[in-house]
Amino acid sequence: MSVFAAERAVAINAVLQASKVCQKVFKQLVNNETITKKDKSPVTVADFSAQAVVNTILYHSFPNDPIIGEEDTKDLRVESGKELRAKIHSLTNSILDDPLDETTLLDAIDRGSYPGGSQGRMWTLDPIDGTKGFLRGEQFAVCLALLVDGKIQLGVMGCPNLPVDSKVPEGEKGCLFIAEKGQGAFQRKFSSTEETKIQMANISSILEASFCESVEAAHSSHGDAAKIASLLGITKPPIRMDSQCKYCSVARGDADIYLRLPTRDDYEENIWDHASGALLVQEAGGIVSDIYSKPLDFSLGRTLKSNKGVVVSHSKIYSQVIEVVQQVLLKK
Ligand SMILES: Nc1ncnc2c1ncn2[C@@H]1O[C@H](COP(=O)(O)O)[C@@H](O)[C@H]1OP(=O)(O)O
Ligand SMILES: [Mg+2]
Ligand SMILES: [Mg+2]
Ligand SMILES: [Mg+2]
Repeated sequence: MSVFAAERAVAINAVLQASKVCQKVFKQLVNNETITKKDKSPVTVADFSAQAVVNTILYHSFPNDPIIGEEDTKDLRVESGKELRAKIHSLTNSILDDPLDETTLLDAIDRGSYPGGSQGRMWTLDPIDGTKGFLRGEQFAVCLALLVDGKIQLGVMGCPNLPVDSKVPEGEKGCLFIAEKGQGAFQRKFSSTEETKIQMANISSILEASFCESVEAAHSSHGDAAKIASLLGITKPPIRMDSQCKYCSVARGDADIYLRLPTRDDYEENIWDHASGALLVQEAGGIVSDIYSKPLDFSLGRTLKSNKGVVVSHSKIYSQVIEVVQQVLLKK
């Protein structure tokens, strides 16, 4: 029985509303609505607005729950952010039932500043995971997860550009993925409330496996992945896509392995880039670890500071995969 039925329903609504924001913006997006953050990553009016929408909906139902969200309003509160701020304001109010004034809007975004940790309830949000994919009109995801005492209990992801059926890539798009710990993994279309249980593919041999990885070679080493695939005898070409849609694809059996292989020593993965996806895959029969085969530790703050990279596979082939990952990465 669901322990977090109320949270599940609120999270689904929040992710669907935020997905609507993103779809609306994409239709109107022009280049000057992208700003570059200190870490050189892009952020758009949609990232801010989606965070405002989710944080406002969460606050309405769970006012005491802290949120670890990716975005903050530093660049919006200054004079040069005035125009962007106004666009975010009108966009957010076009989605929410009750309009917010500008100060309340900025404060709603900044409710995502929680430092995280090992104690208590908290949500983690990536309002747009895969902003580069979003800007290209490719894959991106709105990702929300609930953590209790550092463990993921609930994950909801909205993937507006993901085909409902991967075998029909030009067919209907827009999928919602839902996982609650111990309750399985589910998919539904944006256009329906009917949920379907999903499972990883039951492959009989690793030779049949396919793997997915980032589009951006700066986020995951394509070269190391190719070496690993070749040593495992995998012949299918990698499936490249942005965002946690990779976790969703693996969870529903479109691919069998997801490799995220470090490209630099100093990068710490953010918890919002993995929390909902990791739970989804685990609930669909997969194993998620880092390259040292350590479980991802979400209890240490805003980043996975004790982990390096991510390795995801069906539990049946995990030991083979991690052995070769370590052979390639650790014995260089
Ligand atoms: N060097 C890096 N290694 C791994 N992930 C990164 C790196 N730089 C940025 N990212 C993050 O990867 C995520 C997208 O991953 P993917 O390639 O799977 O779509 C983004 O959330 C992005 O963070 P940010 O949101 O700060 O840009
Ligand atoms: Mg970003
Ligand atoms: Mg992200
Ligand atoms: Mg993001």
